[in-house]
Amino acid sequence: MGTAVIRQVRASVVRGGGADYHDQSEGHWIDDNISTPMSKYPAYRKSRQSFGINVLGTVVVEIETDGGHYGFAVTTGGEPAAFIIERHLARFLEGRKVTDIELMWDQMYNATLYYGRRGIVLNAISGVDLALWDLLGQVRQEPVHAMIGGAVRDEIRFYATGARPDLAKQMGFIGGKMAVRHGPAQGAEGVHAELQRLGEMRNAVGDDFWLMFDCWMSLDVNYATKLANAAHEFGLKWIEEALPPDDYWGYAELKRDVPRGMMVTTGEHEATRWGFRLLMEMDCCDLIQPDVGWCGGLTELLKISSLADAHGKLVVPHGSSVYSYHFVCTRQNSPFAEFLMMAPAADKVVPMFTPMLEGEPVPVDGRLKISALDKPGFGVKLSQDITLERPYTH
Ligand SMILES: C[C@H](O)[C@H](O)CC(=O)C(=O)O
Ligand SMILES: [Mg+2]
Repeated sequence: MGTAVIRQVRASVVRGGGADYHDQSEGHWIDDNISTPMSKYPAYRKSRQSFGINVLGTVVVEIETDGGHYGFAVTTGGEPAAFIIERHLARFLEGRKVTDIELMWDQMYNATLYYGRRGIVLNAISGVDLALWDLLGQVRQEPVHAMIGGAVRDEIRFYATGARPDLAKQMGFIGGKMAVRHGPAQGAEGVHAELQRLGEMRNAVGDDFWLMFDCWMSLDVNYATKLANAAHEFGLKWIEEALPPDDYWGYAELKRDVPRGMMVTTGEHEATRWGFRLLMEMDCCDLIQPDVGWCGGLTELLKISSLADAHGKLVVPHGSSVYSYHFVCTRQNSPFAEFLMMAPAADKVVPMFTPMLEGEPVPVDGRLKISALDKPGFGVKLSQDITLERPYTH
């Protein structure tokens, strides 16, 4: 095992399906009627596809060793990420031992600092990092969770993100998170409409089921503070990503002004230990939500998570299916996980990365037994039904 050496790195793109920033069919709840930073422009209000949420699509990273072992991962980033991986990052992997993950991460990050630090470059680094962990698991014949400390509980409990918390409750989830549909452009009427929907959901699910709002970076401090305070009456558990990710000052103000007991959450568009350090040192939130496919991969998420632990913050990663599950089950400060309802009407459980992965586990009755993750690497295969295109080679 110690001698397994990386022979080749490949980056491909695939269209259709995937999670929230990939290609979904028309009328999917995850694209339509969601408040976004573009909602102030009426022409871009109806659907997130109108301003190009799916423009990047998926990138698939595949890594092979000279001994025939194979690891892979999928994330967002499409063709630009494929270019960065093939033409820039691959050089830091090929010829290296599969165990040199920390060194490879450091070289990828430092070599791209002059144009990277966040966004697509970090998506690309994350995809490579996840593929490296999958590969190491294949070489060692061990699940990723076992390589990062082992599970601290027997099962993962999930809340669901989707348009139908009422149905999520029937499906056994512990809570439901809805995307808000209105923002500052709709003023008081917007707040009123959100409260009405929240109130209806509260009536449908009863007092004990968690309800949360996801604002996808679309509010301002004033609107978010009003919404959070008014929503307290309906037991809103948290207000998520209320502000643009660069507004650390706004988050700190919001956190000071929400009702006691309501959490402020954010971080799915933040990256690296340095970005999260800022969120924590400025006391911007109670719970952070890094996406392991965007924040720098699992190698970086482990560092972010330790930092969060020392600051008394919970870490509940954004989406990301198996890439999150292998992490969540190993951390005391990650007591539950998110499940993104990728069925167009959020009315049934379908694998989050449909149709990319084979063997992608899903919660049953809102839970996933850790034994479902006891397979080498991340425990999934690339589906035979998708068409990979490799736009660049090196
Ligand atoms: C539904 C949200 O706008 C987004 O696509 C998903 C998200 O932010 C989350 O799951 O959290
Ligand atoms: Mg979110």
